[in-house]
Amino acid sequence: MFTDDAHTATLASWNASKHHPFIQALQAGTLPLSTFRYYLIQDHYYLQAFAKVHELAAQQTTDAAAAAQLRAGAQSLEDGEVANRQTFYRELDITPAEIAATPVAPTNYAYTSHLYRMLVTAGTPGAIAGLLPCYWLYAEIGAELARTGSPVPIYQTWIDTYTANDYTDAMTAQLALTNRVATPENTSALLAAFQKSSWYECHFWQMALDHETWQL
Ligand SMILES: Cc1ncc(C[n+]2csc(CCO)c2C)c(N)n1
Repeated sequence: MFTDDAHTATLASWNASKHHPFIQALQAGTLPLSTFRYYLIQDHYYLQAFAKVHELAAQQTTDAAAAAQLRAGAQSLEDGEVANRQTFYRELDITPAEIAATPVAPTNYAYTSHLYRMLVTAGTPGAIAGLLPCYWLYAEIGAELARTGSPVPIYQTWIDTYTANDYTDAMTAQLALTNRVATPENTSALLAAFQKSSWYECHFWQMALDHETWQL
């Protein structure tokens, strides 16, 4: 099955994400709030691009069931993560003005550009494979973090987002969709899309720790 092979091929970068200093600090409760704020503001941009790629992929495909699933994925994002984020923004005093005034960071720009690129070069199946690590890796990270939890309530709420049933249902549906659109002809393109997204996921944590900017 495509997703088994993809999981095996990305074990090293998934482990690097799971044990990334950002994740360790979030769990220990030592992650500076300024770093979490940075992550949330950048992730706002990411989530918008993520929803947009779902919508474009749904428009591009002639596979009605895939389009419906992509639109359901975008909806579950709105109902879950995006709704949760409003609470975070309020608690950390992140305003729409601050979000609008913050430039997208290089790694975030590259990751989201990769997702759009997959749509252009590998079609809807390529985009679906590129989007999958986002659902799946966060579910695995959430499940690991949930075992001990975080002493900081806002970090615990973040963890809870990725263990909620609605979220894991969306992830399971996305896994099934990816396997459905994978064919012997597109497997290597889909695997490359999945691997690059996995690499970017790991670098997204580092981007937040570094408060990465375009400054040279
Ligand atoms: C860089 C980055 N990667 C993955 C996620 C997690 N995520 C984003 S959309 C979505 C699907 C349904 O909510 C999931 C799990 C994130 N927030 N930021």
